[in-house]
Amino acid sequence: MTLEHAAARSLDEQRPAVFDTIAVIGAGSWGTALALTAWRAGRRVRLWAREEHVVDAVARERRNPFLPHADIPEELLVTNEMEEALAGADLVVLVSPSQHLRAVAGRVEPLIPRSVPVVVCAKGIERETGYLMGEVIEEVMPGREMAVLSGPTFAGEVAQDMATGVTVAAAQDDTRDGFHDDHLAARVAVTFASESFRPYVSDDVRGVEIGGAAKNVIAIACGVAEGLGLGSNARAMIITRGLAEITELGLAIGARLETLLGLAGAGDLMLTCSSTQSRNFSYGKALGAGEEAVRRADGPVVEGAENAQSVVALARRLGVKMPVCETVLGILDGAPVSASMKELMLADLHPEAVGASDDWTTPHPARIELEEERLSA
Ligand SMILES: NC(=O)c1ccc[n+]([C@@H]2O[C@H](COP(=O)([O-])OP(=O)(O)OC[C@H]3O[C@@H](n4cnc5c(N)ncnc54)[C@H](O)[C@@H]3O)[C@@H](O)[C@H]2O)c1
Ligand SMILES: O=P(O)(O)OC[C@H](O)CO
Repeated sequence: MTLEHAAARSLDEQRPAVFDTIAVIGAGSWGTALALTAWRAGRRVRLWAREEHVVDAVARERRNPFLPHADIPEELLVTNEMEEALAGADLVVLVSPSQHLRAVAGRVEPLIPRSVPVVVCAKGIERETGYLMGEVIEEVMPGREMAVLSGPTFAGEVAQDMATGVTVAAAQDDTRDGFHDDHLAARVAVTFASESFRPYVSDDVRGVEIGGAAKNVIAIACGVAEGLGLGSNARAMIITRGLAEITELGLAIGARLETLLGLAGAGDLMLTCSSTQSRNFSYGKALGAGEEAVRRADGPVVEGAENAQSVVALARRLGVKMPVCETVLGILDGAPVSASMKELMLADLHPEAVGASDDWTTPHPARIELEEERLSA
C-alpha cells in the first residue's frame, strides 16, 4: 500500500488507542486551552502551572489570568507541583514558550517512565543552539517518542469550544508503509479530537515545526504594515511573500510542500497575520503605529520577537533569503519602522517563484532614482 492510500484510510477504521491521563505542562493560555480540549474529549487532565498565583486564582474562581474568560472545571487538576501533575500520566503535553522548553523538558524527563511520549506545542527555534523544538527534546529527552501539535489556534477560541483544526506530526518507522493505528500522531489525534477540535495526522515533524516558528515573525511584519496604515494590498503581499520565505526555508530543512501549505504552515500564517487576537500581529501593529510595544517576562509571550533572530540565523546559515523576516529583525533591533518597510518595497526585482531569485535580479528603478536624487542634492 502506498503512503497516500494508507493515509486516506480513516482513523475510525484503524481505531488507534487513546491516551487516558494527560499531563499538560505549562498553564499559559495555550496550555490551559489544550487542557480544556483534552478534558472535553473525555480525558483525565492535570495542568502544571509555573506561577503560584495561577493556581491560587483557579482555586478561588476557577479562572486562569492567562486565559481570563474560560471556566476551568473542578475535575481539571491545576497544580504547581510537577510530580503531582505528572503522576500516572500516559501522555505529557509540553506547552512552555519556545525559549523555555529546554528547561521545562529537563524537569519533566527524570519524573516520567521511558515509555511515556511527549507532545510539543511551543512554536519557535531555540536561540542559543538554532535547534527546532523537536531537536531540543531529542537532546533533553533522548530516545523518547515525540509528536508536535501546531496549527491556526487562538487559545481563546479553542477555550470557547469553537471549531479548530490542527496538525499533529510524529516520525514514521521507515520500514512500514502508511499510517498505522499505533502511530503516535494518530493516537494523539484521537485523544484530543472532539466535535469542535479536529486534528489531522502527519509524519512531517520538521514541516510542522518550521511553519509555526516562522509565521510569527511574518505576523509582526503584517502588524507593522497595519500600524503604518499601509492597507489590505500590503497585507496580502506580506502574507504571500512570507509564505514564499517559509516555503523556501522549510524545503531547505527537508520539510514537505504539502505541510507548508497545510494548517501548520499557510493556515497558521493566515490566522496570525490577520487578527488583533494575535499577540505577534498586535505587537507589530503597536510598533508600526509608533506606540509603546510592551513585552513583559511574566506576561503573554510574543514568539515572533523572541524568534526573529533564530529564524533569520537559520535562513542565513542555509543561504535562504528571507527579506520580510530580515526586516522584522532590523526593526526589533531599532531600525526606523517606516523606512525599513519602504526598503522592502524597493529591494531588487526578481521572479516570484520560490527559490528563483538567484536566477535573475535587477535593481529597483525607483531606488536608483532616489539614490541619484540624493547624490545630486
Ligand atoms: N496562545 C495561543 O493562542 C497559542 C496557540 C498555539 C500555540 N501557542 C504557543 O504555545 C506556547 C506557549 O504560549 P502561551 O500562549 O500558552 O503562553 P502565554 O503567553 O499565554 O503565557 C506565558 C507562559 O510563559 C510561561 N513562562 C514564563 N516564563 C517562563 C520560564 N522562565 N520558564 C517556563 N515558562 C515560563 C508562563 O508560565 C506561561 O505559561 C508558545 O510557543 C506559543 O507560540 C500559543
Ligand atoms: O497570539 P499569537 O500571535 O502568539 O498566535 C497564537 C497562535 O500561534 C495562533 O495559531
